[in-house]
Amino acid sequence: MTETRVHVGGADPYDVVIGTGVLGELPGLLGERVRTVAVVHAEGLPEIARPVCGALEQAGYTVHALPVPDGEAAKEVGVLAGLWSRFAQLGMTRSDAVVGVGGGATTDLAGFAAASWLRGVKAVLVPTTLLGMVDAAVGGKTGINIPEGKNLVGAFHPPAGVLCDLATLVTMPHDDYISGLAEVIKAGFIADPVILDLVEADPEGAASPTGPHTRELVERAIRVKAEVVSADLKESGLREILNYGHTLAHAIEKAEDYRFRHGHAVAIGMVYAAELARLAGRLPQDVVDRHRKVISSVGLPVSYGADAWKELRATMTIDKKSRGATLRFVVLDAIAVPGRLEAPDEDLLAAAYQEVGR
Ligand SMILES: NC(=O)c1ccc[n+]([C@@H]2O[C@H](COP(=O)([O-])OP(=O)(O)OC[C@H]3O[C@@H](n4cnc5c(N)ncnc54)[C@H](O)[C@@H]3O)[C@@H](O)[C@H]2O)c1
Ligand SMILES: O=C(O)C(=O)C[C@@H](O)[C@H](O)[C@H](O)COP(=O)(O)O
Ligand SMILES: [Zn+2]
Repeated sequence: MTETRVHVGGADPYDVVIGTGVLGELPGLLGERVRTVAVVHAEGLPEIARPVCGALEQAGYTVHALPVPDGEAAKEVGVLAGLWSRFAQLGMTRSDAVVGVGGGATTDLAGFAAASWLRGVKAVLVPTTLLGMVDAAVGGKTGINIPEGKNLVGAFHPPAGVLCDLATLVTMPHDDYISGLAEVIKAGFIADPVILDLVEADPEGAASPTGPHTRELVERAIRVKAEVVSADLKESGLREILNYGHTLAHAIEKAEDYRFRHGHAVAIGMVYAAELARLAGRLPQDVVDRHRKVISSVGLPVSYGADAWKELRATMTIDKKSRGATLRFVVLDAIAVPGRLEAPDEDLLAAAYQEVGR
C-alpha cells in the first residue's frame, strides 16, 4: 500500500489521504478528543459503510450509522432535518463528530449537517466517488439544494480530514465515474494542462477506475483544488476558478430537477464558457475545439436542448458569482489562464448558447 498526503492549508489545515486500503488512517484524522461518531452514509453503500464503522469501533469510538438516500436526493432540507433529530436523540455534543461516507451529494449533506449542528462539530469525509475525491470532499463547501436552485443553502465548513480509498472506485457505475472525470478535466483547463494531456493520450483509461493513470489524475486534480482553497477558502476571488462551467451547469441541473449528473452538466457548461470567451474575443477557436474533443472523448456531453435557453438564462441570474443583477462568468484567456467575464451582454450569452444548444 502506498499513500499520498495532500496538505490543505489556511486557517483550519487538514490532510487528504489518498491510497488503496487506507481505512486504518481514519482514527488519526478524527483525533482522540472525539467520542461518538455519526457515520452519515449513502444507504446503497452498506459494503463500504460497514468497514468504516468497524474501523472506528475498533479504535474505541461509539459509532452510529445513519443511512441517507443515495445521490442528489440526500441534499434536501427534509433529509438534513432528519439528521438533526437523530443527532439530538444520540445526544451528540461538540466533542463528537460526523463522518460522511459516499459521493459528493452525501459528503455535501454530511458536511452541512456537521456545520449546522451545535453551530459546528468536526467532520471527516470519506468520498467514495471520483467526483467526491477530486472535488466535493476537499475545500469545505457544504450544502443542500432547494427547488429554487442548486447549493443555495450551505456553509463553508472545512473537514478535519479526507480519506480517499481508491479501492472504492471500482464499483462505481460508469456514468457516475465519467461525471467525476468532468471535474478532473475542469482542473486541467483551469490550472494543470498535464491532466488534459493524460486524458487525450488515453481517453478509455481515463474513463476507468483501473486505468494506468487513475491515481495520477486523482492526485493532480486534488492538488489543484487544495492549492486554490488553501489560498481562498471563502471564495473572495481565486476560488471562483473552481466554478468554471458551473454557471450554466447549475441551471441545467435545476431544469432537470436535479436528476442530471453534476459532472455531465459541468461538461456542457465548460463548452458554453469556452464559446463565450471565444465570442468575446478572448479565446482562440482551437482551444474551444480542444474542449469539445477532450470532453466528448470520455463520453461526456457537449450540448443541451436548443429550446432550453430561456429557462436556463433566467436561472443563471441566481448564480453565487452574480453581484446584484450582474452576471459574472469564469472564462479562460488561455489554457490554465482563468479570468472573469463581467456583465456580458444578452446577445453574447444567447449566441454562445446557440453553439451548445442542439
Ligand atoms: N462541495 C463541493 O465543493 C462540491 C464539488 C463538486 C461537486 N459537488 C456536489 O457533488 C454532487 C455530485 O457528487 P457525485 O458525482 O459523487 O454523485 P453522488 O453523490 O450523487 O453519487 C452518485 C451515485 O453513486 C453512488 N456511489 C457512491 N459511491 C459509490 C461507489 N463507490 N460504488 C458504487 N456506487 C457509488 C451514490 O450512492 C449515488 O447513487 C453534486 O451534488 C455536486 O453539487 C460538491
Ligand atoms: O469548490 C468550489 O469552490 C467549487 O466551485 C467546486 C465545484 O465543482 C462544486 O460543484 C461546488 O459545489 C460549486 O459550488 P457553488 O458555490 O457554485 O454552489
Ligand atoms: Zn462541480
